[in-house]
Amino acid sequence: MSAPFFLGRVIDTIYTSASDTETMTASLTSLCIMLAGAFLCGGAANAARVYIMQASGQQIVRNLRTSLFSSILRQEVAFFDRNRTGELINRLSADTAVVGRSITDNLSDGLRAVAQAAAGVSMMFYVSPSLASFVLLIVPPMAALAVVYGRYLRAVSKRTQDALAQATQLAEERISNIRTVRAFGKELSEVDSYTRKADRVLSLAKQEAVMRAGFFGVTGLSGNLMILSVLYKGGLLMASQHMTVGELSSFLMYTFWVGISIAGLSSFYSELMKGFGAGARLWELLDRKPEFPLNEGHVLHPDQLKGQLQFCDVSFSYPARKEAAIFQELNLSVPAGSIMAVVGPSGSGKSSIVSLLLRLYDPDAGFITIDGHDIRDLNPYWLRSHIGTVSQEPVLFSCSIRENIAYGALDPDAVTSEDVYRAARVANAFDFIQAFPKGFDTVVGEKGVLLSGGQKQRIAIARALLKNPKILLLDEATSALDAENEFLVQEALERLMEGRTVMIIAHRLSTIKNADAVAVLDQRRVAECGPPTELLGNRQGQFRRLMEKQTFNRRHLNNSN
Ligand SMILES: Nc1ncnc2c1ncn2[C@@H]1O[C@H](COP(=O)(O)OP(=O)(O)OP(=O)(O)O)[C@@H](O)[C@H]1O
Repeated sequence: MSAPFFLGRVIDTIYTSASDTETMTASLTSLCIMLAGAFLCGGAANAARVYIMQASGQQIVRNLRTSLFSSILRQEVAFFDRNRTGELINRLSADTAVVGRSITDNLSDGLRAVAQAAAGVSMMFYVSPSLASFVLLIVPPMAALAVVYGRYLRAVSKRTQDALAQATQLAEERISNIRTVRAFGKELSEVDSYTRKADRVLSLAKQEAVMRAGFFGVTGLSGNLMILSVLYKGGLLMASQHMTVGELSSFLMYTFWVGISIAGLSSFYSELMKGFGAGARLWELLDRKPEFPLNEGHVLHPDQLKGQLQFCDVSFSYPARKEAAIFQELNLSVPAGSIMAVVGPSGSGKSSIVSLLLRLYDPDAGFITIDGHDIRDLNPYWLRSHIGTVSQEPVLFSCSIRENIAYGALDPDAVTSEDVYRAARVANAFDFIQAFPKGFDTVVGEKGVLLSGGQKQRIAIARALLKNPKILLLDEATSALDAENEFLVQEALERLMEGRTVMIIAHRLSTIKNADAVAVLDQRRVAECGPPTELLGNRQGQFRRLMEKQTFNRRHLNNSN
């Protein structure tokens, strides 16, 4: 910052003491030493600034990402019905990156530009107040232009990030379902769809580029006008002996300096506005309070938990489709330690029963109890820790089989290899896992794609066994497994069900016949409920008719009669 000032002094020293070589050399030497010192301090300060800003900026981005991820995972399930995965991923990666860039790369350069401009302007006033006042007349119109430009850029940036989120959503969905895309031969049309989304991003980026080009053109022009006015007005002041040649040189250098700082400031301002635009959705997500808490409420002592389930006058519709009632005053009671098979036509709400018990959604009216306690009064985290689930299409994570099984435990780190092996043995999974070259360390691929349906189910059963829940919610697979797999899965399920309260969405007559009771869902309520043999005996009953309709069970039905 002091360089132009000293340079001005050097020029004046040479100018005024040109006749006295000795004095000139001494003054020149001391001035140059001071100048070298100033350069050294400037360099060190610059390096420190870059490091501090980069490191703290990256820390901010990391904190932003982890807070956002935590906020997303805490949201209620209905939130994920409305917000698509790809869009959320985009917020987490691209939006945080833009905000991060506006902090890391930009803020340090921006602050430097602000400091340089402020110091430059002060020095201009110090060297020549009248010339400085004249030159800086250009600032107010420039500031007004910057405000208009900033608003526009913020809006465009928000739209760009939204368009990018849509493109990411499409890419994420198609890549994760590549088998379906391939089976339908839709690669080329999917590329076209993605290109259209990418074109939308491009068109917004071009709008931004036009605005940016205009703004930078105007700021560049105004910088040059400043220099021109310094030359003109400064020349006049020098001619009238109100300024020395050294002062004019210093002033000119400060003007250059301020001009460069203003260019830096424009870029800083642009990036900052982009950051604000991209950040708008981030702040919304970060501030969003989930509709129900994750870890608040009443906790029962494990010995108190018997596992009796009751649905009392439950009415329910999904938040995303409020107009379509799924249940209306549904009543159902499952005694502790019994097996209740739930059957019903497709879409009658069998899976919705499971979602309500897990408290993924709350009923609109009525209530659900466990051992007489309304589940809304219980701590959801505690509640879910006592409920095990095995779904039709069990979801495994892209890590080792060992980690997937241990995922069921409340504290996976405390699970020993022996615990995992024991669960795998009971689930009839041990032998096939051991047959893999890497055994329990085999990585199963995204969503477990490297395993067969029966293998995935047995791993999911082992995972549920490790959880050792009091209540078990099972969704029996509709797709037929081969005879051997079928037997192994069935045997594992029977072992898993022992000593627990079980609600099973049943598709096989063998499962239904082994249940203590069957609930038939139809027309938004329980149409029939009772022991399976009793219901099967009633030829006019809903259950009997449903079983007769299900062709895949007809063979069993005939055999059973
Ligand atoms: N998240 C959701 N948002 C809105 N509607 C939903 C949602 N999940 C399910 N539904 C609707 O709720 C109804 C009941 O669905 P559910 O999955 O509980 O039926 P189901 O009896 O298990 O069907 P299936 O036997 O075919 O699996 C269906 O009409 C379905 O379209």
